[in-house]
Amino acid sequence: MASVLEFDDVSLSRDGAAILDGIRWNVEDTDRWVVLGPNGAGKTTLLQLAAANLHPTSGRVTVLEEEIGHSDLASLRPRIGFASTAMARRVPADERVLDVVMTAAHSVTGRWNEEYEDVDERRARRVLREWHLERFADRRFGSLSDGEQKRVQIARSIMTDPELLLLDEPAASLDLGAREELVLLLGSYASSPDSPAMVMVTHHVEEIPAGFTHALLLAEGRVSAAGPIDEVITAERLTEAFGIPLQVSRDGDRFAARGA
Ligand SMILES: Nc1ncnc2c1ncn2[C@@H]1O[C@H](COP(=O)(O)OP(=O)(O)OP(=O)(O)O)[C@@H](O)[C@H]1O
Repeated sequence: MASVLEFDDVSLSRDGAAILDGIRWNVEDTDRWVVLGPNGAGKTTLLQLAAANLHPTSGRVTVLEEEIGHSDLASLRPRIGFASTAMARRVPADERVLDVVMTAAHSVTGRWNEEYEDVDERRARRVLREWHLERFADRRFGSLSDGEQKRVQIARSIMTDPELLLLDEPAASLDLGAREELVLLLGSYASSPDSPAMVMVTHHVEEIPAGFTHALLLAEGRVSAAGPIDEVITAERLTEAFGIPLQVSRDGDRFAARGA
């Protein structure tokens, strides 16, 4: 096992207020982590640090054995896949779906004058097929449903064959059918030993796919609990992190939570 992500006493402040405070967290290459916590707990900020898009105010963040602030980000970025709504907003609505995925090879959104090789197109088409998107290859990104767009974002994020995959609320705003399709696809991807280490932020335990191995609960910028998923996704831990009494159940690989 190799370490892909290491947070060593990491804090991040804005305008004098601590958004993240004293985070210690390690992700190994075979891990699939889910990050949960109340609104404003700092989940997206944590993911932005893991993506090397932010620097900590204090402490050390090491991504794929490169310490942020002491390494060449241009060579690190293609090794990290990142799917988020913020990234999707940068994609031009009239961009062809095949190009949305293929442009990841050059870390750009919006095809311009970059040179693409046959191998890039073949890989983009394969990734689209794996995420049940091949019939949309020539459609405009803006014409897809929310669920289809979410799958395109993930397809794009794995186009470069990353060593670390970061997903920020991939199932947010999806209807039940689209959510289940995505959670099942993510479950089979997460269960494959060939897939990269994964970190997924979500608001709902129902969205945790099969194959996820660890969970981190954030509350007010601090780690409330972190470790193997069975030890963390419990009524006691979630009640503490969310500040209201909760019940948790598990059916096979899937979790559910409700007020107690
Ligand atoms: N640039 C900034 N300047 C000031 N405060 C910020 C900045 N970025 C984030 N924050 C604050 O930091 C806190 C954590 O934000 P973050 O988006 O990381 O939380 P989150 O857990 O992802 O929230 P949500 O679940 O609502 O998406 C919030 O209170 C937010 O308002």
